Amino acid sequence: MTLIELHQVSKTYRTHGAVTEALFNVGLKVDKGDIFGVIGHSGAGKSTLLRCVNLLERPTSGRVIVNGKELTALREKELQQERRRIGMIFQHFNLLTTATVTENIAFPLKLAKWSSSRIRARVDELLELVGLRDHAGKYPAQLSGGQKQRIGIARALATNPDVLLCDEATSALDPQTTQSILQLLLDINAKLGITILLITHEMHVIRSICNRVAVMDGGRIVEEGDVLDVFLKPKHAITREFVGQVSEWPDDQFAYAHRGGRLLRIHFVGESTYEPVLYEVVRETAATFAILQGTVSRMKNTPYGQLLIELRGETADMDRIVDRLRDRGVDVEVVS
Ligand SMILES: Nc1ncnc2c1ncn2[C@@H]1O[C@H](COP(=O)(O)OP(=O)(O)OP(=O)(O)O)[C@@H](O)[C@H]1O
Repeated sequence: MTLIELHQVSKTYRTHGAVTEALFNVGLKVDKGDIFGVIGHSGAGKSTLLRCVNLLERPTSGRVIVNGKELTALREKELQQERRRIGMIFQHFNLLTTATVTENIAFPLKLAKWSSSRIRARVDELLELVGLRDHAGKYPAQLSGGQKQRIGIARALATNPDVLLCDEATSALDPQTTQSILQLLLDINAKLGITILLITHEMHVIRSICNRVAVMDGGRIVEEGDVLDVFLKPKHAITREFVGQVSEWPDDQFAYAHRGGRLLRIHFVGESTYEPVLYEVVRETAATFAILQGTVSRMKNTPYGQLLIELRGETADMDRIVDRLRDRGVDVEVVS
């Protein structure tokens, strides 16, 4: 089921006579339960895109549909109602500095006119969910960046939204804290079934938690797909650059002296990563192989392995090995 749809969304900013076209005819579909990542360089239009989803920024043209409701067609009052079903967290947390953790989390519930007893019960649940029970009475300034983002997450989830929008939510955090916040987002997605749309300029964020990714450049989506597919077969130059950020392959991967064999780049995805597929297939022939490079990593919950090998043997045997590997579902690229 599609939860978020953008149809031909364009956004032009006009400030003091200057015109900036931030989005051009962007189309996007995010399914229920997705963790959908949008990646791009600074100025690509990611923030504008994200803010168009809850109409913090109104598109110049195009339609935005969330949960089957066309937000771009709603009146202000109905829009406010629908916005409660869309939570948002920010890079710099946007907390009320003069309010305690509890008061920050309770804030949207007060706006939604919940009774104080319901608010108390809900805030307790949220404190538990984000692991801040022991800090309820503290002020944001007394907490670390990671803890502040946890307050942001609890506040965003307070009204039980269906969608969580994340605007560079981990960019201000150190690597270890980033991992704990990403893990929390994964847990929330799994436990509450909440759909997450995030923007980032860091490919490791996409690799850690997203199942879908869109790559933006110059106000357009230039590539989109399942994270695994985009990682293993990036098409656009910008995508290849982002994938390169997290590649375990050194740049000089092809700088091996060629000894007359056949160089293969092999990707194993899923359970085949842990199976002796290569050994079994080569053993059926008189050929041998040398491993030149290899890694095993994880993309969200899917293991994947990459190997650079050199096959040595008769041409017919080497052809057969490539065919048999492909038969067994292994992705093989003949490099030379
Ligand atoms: N409120 C605004 N008024 C005028 N121009 C804007 C406004 N917001 C963004 N822009 C311009 O629109 C373009 C896209 O900006 P946007 O912030 O959406 O990109 P981004 O990919 O999120 O970049 P960053 O990661 O640096 O925030 C940029 O050229 C930016 O200068």
